[in-house]
Amino acid sequence: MQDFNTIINNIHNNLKDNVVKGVVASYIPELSKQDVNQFGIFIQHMNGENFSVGDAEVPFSIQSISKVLSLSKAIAFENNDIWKRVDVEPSGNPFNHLSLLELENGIPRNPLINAGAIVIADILCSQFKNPKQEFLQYVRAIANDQSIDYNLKVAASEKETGFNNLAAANLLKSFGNLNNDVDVVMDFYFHQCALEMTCSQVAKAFYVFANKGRCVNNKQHISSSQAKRINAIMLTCGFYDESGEFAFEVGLPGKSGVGGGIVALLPNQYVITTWAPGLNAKGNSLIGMQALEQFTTQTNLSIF
Ligand SMILES: NC(=O)CC[C@H](N)C(=O)O
Repeated sequence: MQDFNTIINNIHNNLKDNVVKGVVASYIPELSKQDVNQFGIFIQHMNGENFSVGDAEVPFSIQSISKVLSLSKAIAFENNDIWKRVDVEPSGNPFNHLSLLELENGIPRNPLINAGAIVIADILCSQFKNPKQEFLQYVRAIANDQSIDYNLKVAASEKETGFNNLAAANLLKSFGNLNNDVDVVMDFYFHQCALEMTCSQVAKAFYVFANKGRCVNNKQHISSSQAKRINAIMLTCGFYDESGEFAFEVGLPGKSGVGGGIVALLPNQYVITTWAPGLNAKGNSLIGMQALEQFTTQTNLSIF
């Protein structure tokens, strides 16, 4: 077993004083308050060990990382039916891009861009009686942590300025690809994105995808084939128009969020989360991507 502690400590040390750290998201006003110098890394190994450095226990806004968790619950409910409403192709476009949605008759390219995640949110609004509560319970269960919660200020902040997402939802509705009211679906979507978790909680939640659908408590939440498909979607679509670059540099299925978090995993081996709020031009954590590139290069532990 390699010395993960030394490796991540060295990476953290090398990158923490980088002068170029990227820019914190400001289109959600509450996120612009984040300190660009925060930086944490956490690894949950499947042999039970874990490794941590820096701000790995500081809660952050997981934003689009939540799209994988909502997707897994929608797949558990509806299995293959969801692919009638959302595709599985990389979009090659930014996460909030709209024109492709119109060209392609209201079928989003994949569930990890905003329009696709809004369709998934609609599925959960139909399946759950109390979507916000029951989704939170699901996330707490797979992460084995009852302390996880929504940050209501972030949810309200995104709602106030979420014009682009409302446009996506209205476009979906106009194409008949949204069954619930736009307001109901968007209220749920803004809350799911406003889940606040630490690097260690995110790594524990994503263990289910590295472990063939069984969570840290060994409970089966999705089938092994469903976990395999979710990993394929993360690999091809998890970083929007930087998904190719992430596969090229890091070589793991993963997902980013505009709160600056990134989670990535090597099936049957480990889950790694980084958090550094400064983003690059594509909306992915600048330091987080560099840290993960260095980690898989130094350990030679990627899927390729
Ligand atoms: N890339 C992201 O993390 C985007 C999520 C954000 N809540 C949005 O919908 O715009």
